Order: sequence, then C-alpha cells, then structure tokens
Amino acid sequence: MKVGVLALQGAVREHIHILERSGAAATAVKRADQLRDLDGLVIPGGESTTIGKLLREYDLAEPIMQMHRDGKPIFGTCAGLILIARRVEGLDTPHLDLMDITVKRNAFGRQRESFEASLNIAGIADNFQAVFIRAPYIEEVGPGVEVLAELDGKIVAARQGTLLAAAFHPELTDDLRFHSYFTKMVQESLVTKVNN
Ligand SMILES: NC(=O)CC[C@H](N)C(=O)O
Repeated sequence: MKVGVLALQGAVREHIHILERSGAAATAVKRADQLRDLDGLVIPGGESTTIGKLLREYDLAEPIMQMHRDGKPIFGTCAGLILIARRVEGLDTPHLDLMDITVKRNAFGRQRESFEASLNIAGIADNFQAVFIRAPYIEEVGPGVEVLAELDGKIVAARQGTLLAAAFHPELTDDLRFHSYFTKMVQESLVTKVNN
C-alpha cells in the first residue's frame, strides 16, 4: 500500500512518519506523474491559499481529482480539509471541489488560535487528543457525508465515501488511530478494486 503526502507546503514529514507507523509506505509527492503510483493521498495542513496556488501552478488539481474518480482515498487535514471542500466561505471557486461540505476558515477565533481538545471520534477513538492550529470547521455537510466528530457543536471531522477530513492535526500527536483509520480505507479500496 503506497500513500503519498502532498509536499507543496506544510506539515509533510510528520504525516510521512505516522503513516509509516500505521503500516503504509509513505512518500512525499510534488509532481503529477508521482500521483499515478499511489493508492491514497494525504493533503496536509499549512496555508490553504498557498497550497491552492501551488496546486494550480504545478497542474496538480486535475490529477488529484482524477485520483478521486479512480476510487483512491484522499485525507485532508486542516488546510487540506479546506482544499478538498466543495464550498469555502468567502471563496468564489473551491480548490479541488471534492467533498460535499461547506467550510469556514480560521473559524475558532483569535482567542483560540491554537489549542488542544479531547474528541470523541466515531469509529476511531473516544478520547483523541486533537491539536487545532488556526483551524477551520465544517459548517454544513451534504447528505452523503458522515459526521465523525464535533467540538462545541462544530463539525471537526467527517467522511464521505473515500474522502476523509479533519480540522485538526492528527499527525502532531503520537496517536496512530486516525491515520490507521485512513490506511484501512486505502486497504479496503484496494480489496474493492481486486473484487471488481
Ligand atoms: N493549520 C492549518 O492548516 C491552518 C489552516 C489555515 N488557517 C488556512 O486557512 O489555510
């Protein structure tokens, strides 16, 4: 199982380490031709405006959308969640237009720029120590989206089929459970492919 981490900007190395500890072969990817060999992709946190601009500059948006159409799981964390969203508040055109969610950026306000909270995440953990850094949250989800976690009534993790999103940074803790959930999604997509 080979999982790529989009390495244009942001928390790349941390994702690679934790993916490897979760049983995947992980590699940093920067070019469209590297996407072809992958079974899944992580889009890390960082600055969504910068990553979005580089995505367009390097012609990566369409190949990533193709990965999704090919049934390969994609996991966006923090800025990555903003990048995969179909709707972002204040933005006319979404970046990758994949997941049926509406996202609000920097949504926890100035007092809470960065903080930790213990989350109950459906199917993953009931005590996940989550690190939030200038985090977005999900304001609205479409009918095919399963809400996995909320904090103060705000949606902070969700799944839609092969798409997974977290408003926080699971790569910054020592807890493998969120990444293991994703590598299991990748494993399941491979099994589905073999059976079809
Ligand atoms: N830690 C993060 O990824 C922050 C996301 C950032 N606030 C953005 O809008 O892109």
